[in-house]
Amino acid sequence: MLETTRCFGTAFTQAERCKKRLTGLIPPAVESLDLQVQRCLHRIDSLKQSPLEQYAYLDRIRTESSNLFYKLVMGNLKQIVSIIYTPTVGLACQEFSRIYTPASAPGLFLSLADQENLDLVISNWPGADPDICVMTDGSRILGLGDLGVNGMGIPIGKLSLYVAAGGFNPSKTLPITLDLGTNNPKHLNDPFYLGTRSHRPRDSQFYEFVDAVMAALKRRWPKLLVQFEDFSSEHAFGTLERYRNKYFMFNDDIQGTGAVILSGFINALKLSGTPLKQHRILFFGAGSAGVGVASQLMDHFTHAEGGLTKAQAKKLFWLIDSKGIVTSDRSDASRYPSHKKLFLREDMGGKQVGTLLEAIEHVKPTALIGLSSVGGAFDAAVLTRMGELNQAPIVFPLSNPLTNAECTFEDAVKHTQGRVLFASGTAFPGQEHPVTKQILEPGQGNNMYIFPALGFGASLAKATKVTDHMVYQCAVSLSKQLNEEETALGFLYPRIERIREISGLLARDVILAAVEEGVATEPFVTNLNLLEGSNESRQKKAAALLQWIEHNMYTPSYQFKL
Ligand SMILES: NC(=O)C1=CN([C@@H]2O[C@H](COP(=O)(O)OP(=O)(O)OC[C@H]3O[C@@H](n4cnc5c(N)ncnc54)[C@H](OP(=O)(O)O)[C@@H]3O)[C@@H](O)[C@H]2O)C=CC1
Ligand SMILES: CC(=O)C(=O)O
Ligand SMILES: [Mg+2]
Repeated sequence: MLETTRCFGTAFTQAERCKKRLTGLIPPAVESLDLQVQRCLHRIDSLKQSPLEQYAYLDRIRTESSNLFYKLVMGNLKQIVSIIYTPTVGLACQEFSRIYTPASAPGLFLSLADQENLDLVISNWPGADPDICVMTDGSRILGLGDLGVNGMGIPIGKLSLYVAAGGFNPSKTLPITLDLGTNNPKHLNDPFYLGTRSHRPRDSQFYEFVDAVMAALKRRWPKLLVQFEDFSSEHAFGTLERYRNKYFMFNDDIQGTGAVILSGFINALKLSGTPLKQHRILFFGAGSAGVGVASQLMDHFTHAEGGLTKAQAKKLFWLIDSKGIVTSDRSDASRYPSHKKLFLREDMGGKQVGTLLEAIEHVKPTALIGLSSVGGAFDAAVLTRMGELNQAPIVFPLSNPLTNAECTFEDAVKHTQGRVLFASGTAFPGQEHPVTKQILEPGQGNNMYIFPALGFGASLAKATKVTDHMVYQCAVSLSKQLNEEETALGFLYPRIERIREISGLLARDVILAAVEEGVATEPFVTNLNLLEGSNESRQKKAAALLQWIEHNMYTPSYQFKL
């Protein structure tokens, strides 16, 4: 992101102030970064009645001083993530056109009208050459629908996590929003809306434009990793298939979400005590995230560790969309988009199952995964039935932000008498176990555990592409990162506070996978010959790789040259 040209931070020593001609422009006290962080926390606390004010305050700190911002985020991850990311970022996106100030130059807006001049517009970017960009077209922002250019808050929030959790240098990150209009009348009629006031184009025009953007980005920055985020589901799948072998890119909602849920699911499987073959997994939501997760689970089940054939594995999945279970003989089956066809049930004998409760009765699921954006869909009856059917029901209400989560942790604990194996997209507070009175901590099944490390590892390795194997190894690696305490407490994911330490290990495994696939080109990595030699020597090389990764991670500090 843009480095501030003039920063009036109080960490400058008297000598630095003299040298930079800042004397008199900054209050006299010389303060450590830690003390400045304490001031920020105090301010954030005083704004607790207004999450949007908290967001705006943090956004100002981010644009004014990256060092202070990232010191604050990294030292207080759990608290700050809930403001700069889900849930508050959802509100910030909805209000983006109303809280925008000219001082914030958030990133690049590429409009359809600029299609012929993309090289010029991209060259206007005043920051350093980026290593990573997050790009959205605002068409499906979290579970909030089509927000048009107001979706810019998402690339900004994700990139903050690429820095804080992954280790990218903040000056090498670039948020991009494609301004392709919006089909949301609320924004089209809002006098403050900051995007082009037109409806979204037809598919052919969409792909022509995105093709032009991808080509122009590659011309300008050949090594740039482009993360696609929050595109409507057909375009999410369409762009992934179109670009995955041509450009250095991945789709976070399909692949990142698939990986993070696979990881939590691997740990939930162990805790459930039920053998894999006896699981029945019901997805509530069959969009980019639902099908992305189902595909990643399917790959794992048919992998050596899962040991199932494709046909056996497919039988474990049922997907529900807005019209019921996705079957081969539903009246609209001929119009299914291709991603839904991957998980068609062919054994329903024409039976139409509409409601979630009916589906639960039909499937008798061991696991219920919510990626529908329908807040509260897992109601008391659904949760109670999951508890009756299973000793340890797996319930993952993964939709974001909080208002769209399919259920709360409180309800999941209450209606299953504390037996639930739970993960949600947005964090919920801990709950007391109804019998033992122990405080139960919910898991956070959010792709933020994956994308920072996947991106950092892929970018450091200068991979030519992001392969499925790299994504899969990232997921498996995350599943192995629980420490003793977390394992004893039955966690599905490590504590979020450990994310930076874990990201280093995940990035190492992503790079190893890139080497296995022959797509890593960074000389330091290729010269290590990571796959050669005895076990002991390979372990030593992997340790050297980890050290190199950690050395390359950005950490906030003041460094002035006098
Ligand atoms: N935790 C995490 O890390 C992540 C969470 N998410 C969250 O997942 C949610 C979905 O994202 P995504 O898959 O990209 O969105 P999509 O719009 O692609 O998919 C939504 C799916 O939910 C279905 N649906 C909508 N309403 C209902 C209903 N009343 N009953 C049953 N199914 C319904 C839709 O059906 P139909 O196909 O018929 O329209 C569609 O299949 C979002 O809230 C997003 O925030 C996404 C990525 C990561
Ligand atoms: C987390 C995320 O990517 C989403 O909700 O879309
Ligand atoms: Mg997303």
